Amino acid sequence: MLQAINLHKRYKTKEVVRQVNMQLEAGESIGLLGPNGAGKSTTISMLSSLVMPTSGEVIWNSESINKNPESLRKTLGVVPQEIALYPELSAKENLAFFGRIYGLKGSLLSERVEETLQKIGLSDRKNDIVKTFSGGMKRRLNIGAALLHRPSILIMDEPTVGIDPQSRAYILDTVKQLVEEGMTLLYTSHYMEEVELLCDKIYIMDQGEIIAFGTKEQLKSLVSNNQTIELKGHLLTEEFGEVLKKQFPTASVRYEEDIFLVSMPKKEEPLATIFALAAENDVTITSAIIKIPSLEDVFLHLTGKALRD
Ligand SMILES: Nc1ncnc2c1ncn2[C@@H]1O[C@H](COP(=O)(O)OP(=O)(O)OP(=O)(O)O)[C@@H](O)[C@H]1O
Repeated sequence: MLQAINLHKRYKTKEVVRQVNMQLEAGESIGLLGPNGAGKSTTISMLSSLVMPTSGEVIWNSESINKNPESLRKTLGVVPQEIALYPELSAKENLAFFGRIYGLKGSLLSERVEETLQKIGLSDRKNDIVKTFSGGMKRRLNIGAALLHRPSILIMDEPTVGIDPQSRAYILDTVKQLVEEGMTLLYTSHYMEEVELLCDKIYIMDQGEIIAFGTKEQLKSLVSNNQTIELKGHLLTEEFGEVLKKQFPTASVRYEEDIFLVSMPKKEEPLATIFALAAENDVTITSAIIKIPSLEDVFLHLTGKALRD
């Protein structure tokens, strides 16, 4: 129903989106996963007719959106990354403002504002002015602003960035419920666990290009011949990473806070060798766990770098 065909976007000499093909069918929930700067926001801005592609086309119900962007905009709810609210107005007044932009008025507008406040869990704070809200509450209201006209497709650009864990959980629950009620969703994130939770199909994007697409299971099967060993201990340094790479030339090594992750083909049986190399290099390993593949591993496998670099 919504389709991107060979989208490219160039800013001056820099091509920030290249050859993007995507398809979104009614009722599907699609994730667009990629690190910061991958080109996710630019892609969804083109899909929502907010940014013109340098070349390529967006097709909505068999018609190019260039011809009739209004028909698409009426059915889309777009939640931008930046919060766009009036801090001096109450939650209710903010929603009423956005509702009027969508052409709602009178009792229908009041009804939709109440319905939306309920959906985003802010009914009890509806008369408070927004500048008194926490970051998470502002995000919820930002999501509400995109729901007032009851869109059939919701496009969300990293809606949980920079908020506390409790608000994040609340937002994820709300989005999950919307999907269960039949909302078609396009959700961008650099948190693979959010995309895993909410989305049936996932596009992985890096450096302006879609590098993989499939269900979680299909994507994970790309790395099923791989294993990731999670090491904790003392003096697990880059030098030790180099020692491991020398011993296991097919391995890739990365850090996540104090955890050291080594990925390599399953056919290797590396633990005894890793412990021996650790002893030789005065490294103490306190725990070693072989992990089940995640989308993070898929990304590492495809690009050679961590999703959260
Ligand atoms: N208006 C613009 N002019 C010039 N460069 C731009 C513009 N908009 C985006 N870019 C560049 O395009 C690249 C992709 O940006 P985009 O915001 O689409 O990525 P993203 O995956 O959404 O990342 P983030 O999560 O950081 O927003 C970045 O290098 C960015 O600096």
